[in-house]
Amino acid sequence: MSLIDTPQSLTIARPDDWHLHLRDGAAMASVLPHTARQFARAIVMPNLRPPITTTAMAQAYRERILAALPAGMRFEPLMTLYLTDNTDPDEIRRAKDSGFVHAVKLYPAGATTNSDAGVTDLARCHKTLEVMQELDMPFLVHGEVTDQDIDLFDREAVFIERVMRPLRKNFPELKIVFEHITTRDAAQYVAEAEGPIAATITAHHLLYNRNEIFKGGIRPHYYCLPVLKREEHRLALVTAATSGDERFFLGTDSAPHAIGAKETSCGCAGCYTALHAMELYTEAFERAGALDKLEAFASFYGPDFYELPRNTETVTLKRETWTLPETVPMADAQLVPLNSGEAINWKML
Ligand SMILES: NC(=O)N[C@@H](CC(=O)O)C(=O)O
Ligand SMILES: [Zn+2]
Ligand SMILES: [Zn+2]
Repeated sequence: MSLIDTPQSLTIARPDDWHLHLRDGAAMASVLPHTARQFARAIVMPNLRPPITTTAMAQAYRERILAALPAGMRFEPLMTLYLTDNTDPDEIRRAKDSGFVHAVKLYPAGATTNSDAGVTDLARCHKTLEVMQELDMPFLVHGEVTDQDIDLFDREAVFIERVMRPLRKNFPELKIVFEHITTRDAAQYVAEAEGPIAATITAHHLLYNRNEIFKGGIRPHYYCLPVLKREEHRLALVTAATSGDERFFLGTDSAPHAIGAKETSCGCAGCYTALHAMELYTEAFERAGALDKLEAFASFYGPDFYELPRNTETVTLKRETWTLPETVPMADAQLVPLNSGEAINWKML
């Protein structure tokens, strides 16, 4: 094999994470340096308790993040608002004027972690969505129906028919990000859709299918929402991510939960990848023979969609085997990163 086939290092423009959970308080202070080491900016999810529903709350949260950033690290949190049935259209205007709120997030009520205050029916949000469309405020969508009669593995595909198509018909100019897509259905829908729509893809959905959750026993650290799907869906996501289509870009959905909240009889959904996200994406792109497509996916298409400047600094990933820690501290507890205790083949310098 030639050196060109197996590069020993890879230098790309500094990437950003377009879907991230930072939590708050001491937990946030523990996980923030991991992301700030890997990424220049991140779209910070608003699903706190209570959720970030106003520009004033987003401003205070942003200040807490910046205050927790270790000296010498540079990182820009891009804030989001959590849409509720009652979000005032004027709140969208305040958010737009702030300059630091970059999107509004849809959590269908009951779909995922801290979504109880989410939207029960998008029909209640028409005036607010109209203002978002008018002001070019991106709408980030957790795309799963919550109907318990729908099989868990079908909830994303059903969402496309029941929610996404009508939403885009009613608001054809609304900028939408279909977050953390997990199915061929979603990848195809986004690739073929007309108008301003994109999708984020996590590293874990590029690397694993649903077998991973049940390998030799139940493995809660591979449980996230939307849940990992069949191999055919993973392959479709890899094809989308490595296609060079600017509608698909990086969003880790790194979602820290303390070990006790994961390893229990009813564990929380979420995979923690902030520690080694770029290493995982590099591995996924290398396996697909598409290392040359990584930079645009990780560093160009996201800022282009959000109409933000691309980063001018670079980062280097080296081919080097290292072992992930079993746990990392989070506040006064521990957190188990995805792939804990396993060797990985790339290392971000
Ligand atoms: N992805 C997850 O499994 N969990 C996320 C919520 C989310 O993004 O749906 C979390 O906040 O823990
Ligand atoms: Zn989600
Ligand atoms: Zn998420």
